[in-house]
Amino acid sequence: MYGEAVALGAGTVLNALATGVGSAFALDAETTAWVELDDSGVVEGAIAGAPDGDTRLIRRCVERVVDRFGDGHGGHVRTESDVPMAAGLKSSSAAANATVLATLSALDVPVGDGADAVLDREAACRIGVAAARDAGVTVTGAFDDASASMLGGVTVTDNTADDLLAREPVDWDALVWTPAERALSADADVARCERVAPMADLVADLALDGRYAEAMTVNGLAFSAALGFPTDPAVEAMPHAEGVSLSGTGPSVVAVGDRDELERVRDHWTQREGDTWLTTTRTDGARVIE
Ligand SMILES: Nc1ncnc2c1ncn2[C@@H]1O[C@H](COP(=O)(O)OP(=O)(O)O)[C@@H](O)[C@H]1O
Ligand SMILES: O=C(O)C1=C[C@@H](OP(=O)(O)O)[C@@H](O)[C@H](O)C1
Repeated sequence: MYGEAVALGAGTVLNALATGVGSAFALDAETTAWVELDDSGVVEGAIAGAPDGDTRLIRRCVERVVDRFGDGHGGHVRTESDVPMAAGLKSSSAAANATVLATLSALDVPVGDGADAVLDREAACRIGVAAARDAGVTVTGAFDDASASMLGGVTVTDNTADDLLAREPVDWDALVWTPAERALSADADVARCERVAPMADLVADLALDGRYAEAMTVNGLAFSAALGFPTDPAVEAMPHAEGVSLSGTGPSVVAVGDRDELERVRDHWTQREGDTWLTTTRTDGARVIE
């Protein structure tokens, strides 16, 4: 009983830590999960390149799928990822979505919009969100990030009700800067984020109006200030990018817009320590590998 699936990392339009409403867009950065189920009743996990990595999330994803669709199975889950962990680029959502889809595949449960499908990808995504809450790796459940990773494009969600408010395909080039430091979402200063709630409401209005790029720039200024991250990378990008923001609870910064213009931003950002890379948005989302 074997399954394999891929899900995507994402960047932030609106951080949900202020009001519970959030927005994110899928990036071309993939996490793959391999799941092998057996009759042991115990789930073990491993993360490629991180022998001491916290596997609670992916083990809990397997357990939740097995509880609903399996028969007391245990087994083994392993992930391998292009998405740096705890850098604001939604590694947890990508790992959860890939693991949920791989486990469903191992149990031969069809997912999607087809006539034989038992659940659609949005429902599969909610299983990963529940597992993230169980594992304590999230503040709001992060349905914003999880839905972007699972469905592709940009999504706007209300994480207090796991409600999908909007979803649109977006076709942008994106520039990502990831410094070496790491910031676990679960350790974020939520009270500081709540202080910028009026700005978060404005960002939500802009996003629901389809003005995603401007929305993310306002988000970046507000949440960089709230969480104590520098705004210099955003100010360097603003003359060239359509939008730029601190992603999630940081420390990564993502700019979107025209490739030629983003290459000019790259000239600034590569002078900083850390990794800077050009990528694109993705509209296809997560998938099972048959
Ligand atoms: N590739 C992965 N495989 C398994 N678990 C992962 C993976 N990536 C992230 N996680 C889980 O998610 C946690 C990080 O979540 P979080 O702080 O929200 O970072 P991010 O913003 O990248 O989602 C990790 O401590 C780990 O529990
Ligand atoms: O844990 C959470 O509830 C969230 C964490 C943040 O993302 P990161 O995990 O990328 O820091 C934030 O952007 C998101 O809207 C909600």
